[in-house]
Amino acid sequence: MKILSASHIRDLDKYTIQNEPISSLELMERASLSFVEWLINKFDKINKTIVFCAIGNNGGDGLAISRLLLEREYQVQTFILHDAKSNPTDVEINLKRLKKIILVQDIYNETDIPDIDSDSIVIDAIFGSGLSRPITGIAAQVVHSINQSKATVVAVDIPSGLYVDTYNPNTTIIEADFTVSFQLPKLSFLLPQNARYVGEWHITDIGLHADAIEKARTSYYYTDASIVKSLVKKRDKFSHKGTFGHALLVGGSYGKMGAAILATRSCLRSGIGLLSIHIPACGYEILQTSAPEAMAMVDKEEKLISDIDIPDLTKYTAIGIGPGIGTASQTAEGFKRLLEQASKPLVIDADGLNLLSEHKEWLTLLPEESILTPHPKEFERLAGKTANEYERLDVLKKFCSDYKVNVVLKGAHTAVANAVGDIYFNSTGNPGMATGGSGDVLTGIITSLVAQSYQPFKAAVLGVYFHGLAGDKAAASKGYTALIASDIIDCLPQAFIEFGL
Ligand SMILES: NC(=O)C1=CN([C@@H]2O[C@H](COP(=O)(O)OP(=O)(O)OC[C@H]3O[C@@H](n4cnc5c(N)ncnc54)[C@H](OP(=O)(O)O)[C@@H]3O)[C@@H](O)[C@H]2O)[C@H](O)CC1
Ligand SMILES: [K+]
Repeated sequence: MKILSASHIRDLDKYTIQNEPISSLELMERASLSFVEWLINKFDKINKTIVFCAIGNNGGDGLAISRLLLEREYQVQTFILHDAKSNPTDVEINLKRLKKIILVQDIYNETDIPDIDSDSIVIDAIFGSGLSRPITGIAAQVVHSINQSKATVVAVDIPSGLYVDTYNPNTTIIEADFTVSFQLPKLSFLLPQNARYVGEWHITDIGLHADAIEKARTSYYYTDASIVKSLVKKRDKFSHKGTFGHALLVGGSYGKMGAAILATRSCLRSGIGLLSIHIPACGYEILQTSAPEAMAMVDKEEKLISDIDIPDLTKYTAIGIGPGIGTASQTAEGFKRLLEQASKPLVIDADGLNLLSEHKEWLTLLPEESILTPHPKEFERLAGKTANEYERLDVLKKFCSDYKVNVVLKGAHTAVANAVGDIYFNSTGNPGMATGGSGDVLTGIITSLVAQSYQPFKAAVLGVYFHGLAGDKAAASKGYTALIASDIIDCLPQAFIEFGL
């Protein structure tokens, strides 16, 4: 799915009305109906709904939602906040329609704000994607009352006060439990700093013009199943193990062989043709017993990786390095030599990233299109601190463009960025995956996909998606608390099977 800016959404709205047999009023009705269907489906029992509207189209949705709920015999109280401007026509029409059924109560000042019972559902239809400045005055007081109440809050399209795609310096924002958004996810939903405002979010399809969505230019995407389907390559019956590449993984040190093993096992489970592993000598038996499908090459050092003196690097179709290697000076030397010698993109994780942040001058040695997989702290060490997560996206784009690399910035919606400024936010995964070794599993998957000649950025997008999907399948049987990294590997087959792979 594409993620569009507020102005693109407005254009899309206009284009749909001009090019489809639908009026703006009908579109408002369709959006409102999709919201009501979601709400009724979600809550078995609805005691009372309190709908707060302003006079933009988001408020118009709120008025139509009120009517649709009343028609379904739910108990509804609707409040409207006025300001000096006259209402848009569709809002005016919906207000008239609603006033025929119930008394719509005006809010002009603080005494007009109702008490909000804890067992009610508040529907936030104050401001939507048309928010143009921070919320102040009486609207801010209403937002505070809603936030202070114990009621369940469901936002229409976007929590009032939150911008679609830019940073909110002001914090007068609805803290919704749920957000039901129309057609496309909004950039703000994907940034952890907004989680407390957005709550659990859902998208409903309101039939905005498909061609216009297709043509809309954006650098932000939400990696869903349809994107994944368009990127994956199926195996044909004449393929042989040579078709699926030969990967090299460099990992492990004394006490951290587990990281190398996890990357090895996930690489094997992700379709690799052949896999060689370079490990410290102490890891030889561990590797041969836990992953007999892989070929082991040992370092001259017993407990760590030093030389990475690997003959004929060119025969490997992808190289992954980092899991469990530590940051000893001999390892750093070996890592640097690998950077100098490698001509194909590398996949770099964990201690590989720490070595890069300790030696930033090595960043220019990275082969083009390499993939770095930092979590936010590691990225900060590599690229510097940022004031907020919107600024971090800009820094992420610049970093990728400066060094011509791909970065997988790990998080709840992992962001995969490339050198031309595209960012794909992932849709799979869960909090149970925040566990030791999860990152090593991801390194193995991505290395495997690069080795199978997926273009590195696509390999990263797909790798992140399948890693999350396998994690979701693992969580379905193990739960979040008990989930460990090996469970993710065990569920990779199911994740690939789901896409016919
Ligand atoms: N996506 C779609 O195709 C559809 C969306 N729908 C709904 O429409 C809203 C967007 O509606 P819009 O009218 O553009 O915007 P809002 O309802 O968010 O409100 C804009 C009005 O509020 C004024 N405004 C903006 N910020 C503030 C503020 N901080 N304080 C007071 N007033 C504010 C703004 O005035 P300006 O001065 O900026 O002009 C507008 O008057 C979308 O979110 C959906 O809910 C359709 O119903 C279906 C199709
Ligand atoms: K809203």
